Amino acid sequence: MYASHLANLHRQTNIQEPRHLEGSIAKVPVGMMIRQGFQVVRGLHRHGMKWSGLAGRQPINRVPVSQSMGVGVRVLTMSSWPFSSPPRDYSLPNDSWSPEMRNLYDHYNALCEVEEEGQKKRGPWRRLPSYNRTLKYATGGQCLSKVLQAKARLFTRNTEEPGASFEYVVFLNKQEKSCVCIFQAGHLLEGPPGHVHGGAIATIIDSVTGTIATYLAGPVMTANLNINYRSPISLGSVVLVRSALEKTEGRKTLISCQVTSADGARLHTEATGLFVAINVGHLFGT
Ligand SMILES: CCCCCCCCCCCCCCCC(=O)SCCNC(=O)CCNC(=O)[C@H](O)C(C)(C)COP(=O)(O)OP(=O)(O)OC[C@H]1O[C@@H](n2cnc3c(N)ncnc32)[C@H](O)[C@@H]1OP(=O)(O)O
Repeated sequence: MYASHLANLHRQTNIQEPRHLEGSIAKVPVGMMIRQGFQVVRGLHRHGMKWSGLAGRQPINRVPVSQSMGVGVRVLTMSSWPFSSPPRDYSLPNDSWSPEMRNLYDHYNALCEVEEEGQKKRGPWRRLPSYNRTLKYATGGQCLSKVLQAKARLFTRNTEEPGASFEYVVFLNKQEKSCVCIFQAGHLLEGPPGHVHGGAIATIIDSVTGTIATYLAGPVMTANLNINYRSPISLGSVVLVRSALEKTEGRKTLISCQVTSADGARLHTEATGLFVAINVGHLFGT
């Protein structure tokens, strides 16, 4: 129902645009955009839908989930729009990745689920796609940004220059309820000379812990981040950000996190994050 509502929305408003016009609002009257933005959010809210970027671009599929949270939410995954270009997945390798980053990516990629002779062999790891709008996780990367704050970009994906700021890819281990992020810190993230800014480290920790909390509990917001910086991270280096579920308690999900050197020998940062499950309407005052 929600999918057909969105498909109608797109047909009615003709909001499909070539990629280079992404972010443009010229074609859609502002009043209509606001109205439709609220319709989208109300739709999500009313149907108790939970976003699932993990499913990527798959047919619509609703299944009961989140027993751990004790709430009756359903997963919404959405088929790809037939009328737009493929979305950019920011967590795929690009030329700015160092050989070390590429090797680590290849290592975890080799441990991911694969399809052989038509059979899906489920490996414990799964690479998560990454987009430049959080809303795109609801659609497997397709663009809802025409209707809600068109110029907004996910903080960690807000530059088009590969390697300049956050280069990262997250692999999720469903069995262990943990994930590992391979993170290469670009030159725009300088804090102390030659080293990564503490706020940038907090940002990647928030993103990684927030991602696994979202996977486990649906839409959440960070309520508390507790960070201990143990040793500085050199600009341009590659580190591992490992996160795992510590516990869930009602609407609360507690996630632990360690940032280490790529070989695991040096601890850079330790953190915990508390995430509270929200209704999407919480973000829009409904
Ligand atoms: C499918 C997935 C694929 C992956 C797909 C990923 C997509 C995505 C990727 C990007 C990932 C980015 C991740 C960034 C995430 C942000 O950066 S979020 C932005 C920063 N955070 C905020 O702005 C939050 C601001 N705060 C708030 O809105 C509200 O305070 C909150 C957090 C929603 C909680 O408010 P509330 O809903 O009214 O809940 P409230 O009743 O106050 O508290 C509920 C419980 O939590 C406790 N609590 C609340 N706050 C605290 C606190 N600070 N300390 C301790 N306890 C607390 C309360 O004591 C209460 O406990 P109990 O009494 O139930 O035991």
